[in-house]
Amino acid sequence: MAERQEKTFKFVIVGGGIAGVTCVEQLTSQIPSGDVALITAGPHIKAVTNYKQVSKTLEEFDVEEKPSSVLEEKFPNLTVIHSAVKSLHTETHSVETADGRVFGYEKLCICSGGRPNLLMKENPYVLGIRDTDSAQEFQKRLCKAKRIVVVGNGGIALELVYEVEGCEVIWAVKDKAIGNTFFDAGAAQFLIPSLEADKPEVAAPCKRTRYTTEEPAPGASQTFTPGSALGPDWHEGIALRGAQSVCFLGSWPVYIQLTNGKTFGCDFVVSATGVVPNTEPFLHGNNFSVANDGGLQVDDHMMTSEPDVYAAGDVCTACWKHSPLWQQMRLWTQARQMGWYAGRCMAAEVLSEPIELDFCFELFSHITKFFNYKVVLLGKFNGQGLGPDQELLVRCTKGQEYVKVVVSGGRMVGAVLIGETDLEETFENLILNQMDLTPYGEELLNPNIDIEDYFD
Ligand SMILES: Cc1cc2nc3c(=O)[nH]c(=O)nc-3n(C[C@H](O)[C@H](O)[C@H](O)COP(=O)(O)OP(=O)(O)OC[C@H]3O[C@@H](n4cnc5c(N)ncnc54)[C@H](O)[C@@H]3O)c2cc1C
Ligand SMILES: NC(=O)C1=CN([C@@H]2O[C@H](COP(=O)(O)OP(=O)(O)OC[C@H]3O[C@@H](n4cnc5c(N)ncnc54)[C@H](OP(=O)(O)O)[C@@H]3O)[C@@H](O)[C@H]2O)C=CC1
Repeated sequence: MAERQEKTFKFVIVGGGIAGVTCVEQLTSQIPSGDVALITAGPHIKAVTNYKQVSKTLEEFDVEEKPSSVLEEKFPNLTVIHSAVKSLHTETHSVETADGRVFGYEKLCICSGGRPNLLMKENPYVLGIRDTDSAQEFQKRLCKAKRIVVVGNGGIALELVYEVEGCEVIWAVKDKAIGNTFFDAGAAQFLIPSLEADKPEVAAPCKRTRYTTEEPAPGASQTFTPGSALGPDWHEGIALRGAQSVCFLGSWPVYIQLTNGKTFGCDFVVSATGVVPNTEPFLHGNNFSVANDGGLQVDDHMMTSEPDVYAAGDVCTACWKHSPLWQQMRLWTQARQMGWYAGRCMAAEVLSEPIELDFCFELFSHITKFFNYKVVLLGKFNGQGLGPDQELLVRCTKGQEYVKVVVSGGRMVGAVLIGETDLEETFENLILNQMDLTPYGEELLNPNIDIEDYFD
């Protein structure tokens, strides 16, 4: 192995997604003299643009796919290697790439993301959506499709059932309400009418969404070559339009049987059933501690259980003692924050500087858009882990806004804000300062009170 080693880098980062690229940016700016290698399987890298800190913890940004030369031009101490890592040898501190090259590292950060947790492996009629290639494949098949079945009830399913036009969409949901990873039943109820309504800009010409409420049948997967995950507004650049006319008789390319006993024929099935961390090439021959969700366990310095190996983004599982108001979700924002913090930790270690867990891990916060509504999630927005010790305050104006506050022991611990509520900053402050809100009771959500003045 040692003879074949081309070069030893001070830092090697694996993965050109948002976690890896942010880590590289952080490292190269903190230690401009240290040589850094970014090894990535895909031809492009993902870069954060138009970054905006909305409040103390809320952030918004766009994500652009760029050629890696953009990074190399910006950081002269960076070398980008386009090949997948095939194996990792933590004892010799080296990685081997698919094209047979071997590189040494002093510190390594694994940012290899995740892949779709496909329901039915190796079934050509079952698609997952993860990266540009899989989104293009989806679009290609959709334009010929008359009916698709979407399985799953998280972020991707929510986006698809709203965005797809000109094709019948059967949405197989095992829960009682839609969007279980983001919403409770109340918020789901608020959003449902948007599915039936015409979209604001272009009216959906032929959208028929049917709901089922049982689990899907087990089955088969699409082969996966890893590229960076898509992100905010991934569907905006591509037409998600089907073949329009529906043929109710005749045969379908594939049939899916659900646990409610119903069978549906369709052109293909989208398995929007979560992600599995991309750990395979790194595990063999090493001693990583792996979490129950399959992620590489990392501590509060983003270190795995192997010496000098860090991990960030979708591939890792945060195993430090979390702040009572934070939880990990495999999101764009957390990939950026973890990549940035991992870079800082690696630099701090080399420079022998102390470093504390970053403030962004104090409070969970996420801004996104579903069904064309702005959605802000804060803290324990669904009362995660609180048990019966929680009280919910809800304010809802149909078609306009849905505001839910989770209160525990008189303190605000979470919130869901749908629509242009303008409450995010005030609520974030109330959650962070853990003020006793008992005296305010339900007045907290009284629309006739300007809550900002109230707490000034
Ligand atoms: C359709 C879709 C929509 C989404 N929408 C949102 C959203 O609106 N908001 C949000 O917050 N999040 C969203 N997400 C989630 C978000 O995209 C991910 O959480 C985030 O991209 C994870 O970043 P990452 O850098 O950890 O991994 P990835 O972006 O998956 O990047 C992993 C990188 O590692 C490389 N790689 C993998 N294996 C190897 C290997 N063996 N050797 C070398 N390189 C390797 C890949 O090529 C890739 O460059 C969405 C995800 C999807 C799929
Ligand atoms: N706007 C945003 O913020 C967006 C974020 N994303 C992120 O991208 C990633 C991928 O999205 P997605 O695939 O939707 O993942 P999610 O984790 O959001 O949702 C997965 C869904 O699939 C369900 N599921 C899991 N296994 C099965 C099964 N065997 N049968 C039926 N249902 C199942 C889950 O239910 P259960 O929870 O009960 O297991 C859950 O409803 C996620 O990390 C997501 O957060 C994606 C799109 C938009």
